[in-house]
Amino acid sequence: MSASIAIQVLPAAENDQELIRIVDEVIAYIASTGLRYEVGPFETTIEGDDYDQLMMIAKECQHVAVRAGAQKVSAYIKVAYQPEGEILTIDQKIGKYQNKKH
Ligand SMILES: Cc1ncc(C[n+]2csc(CCO)c2C)c(N)n1
Repeated sequence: MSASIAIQVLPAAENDQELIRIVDEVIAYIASTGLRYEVGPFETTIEGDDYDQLMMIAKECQHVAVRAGAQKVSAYIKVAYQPEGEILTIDQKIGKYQNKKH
């Protein structure tokens, strides 16, 4: 695995219900890419071996949010990229914490 990105899409929305609907559409788009992803309360992390594909997905997320009805959208994007070698994967980073809740 050579790259991962975390993307937090922040669409302008009238209310929480509208925000959830728009973010759900963005997450459905991310799911449709077939790449491994993990949804969190602030952002979704996606990993893959094609850095350019990941950046295109990050770009497309804004279009999806606007098509879903957002008049404007902001986003925070984080990148881990290691062209030679292996980044730490989602599972390596958080697998041990999953299903552990207070
Ligand atoms: C790309 C992306 N993934 C997750 C969130 C965080 N988030 C905000 S509202 C919500 C509920 C959706 O049903 C979630 C998970 C985000 N902002 N952008």
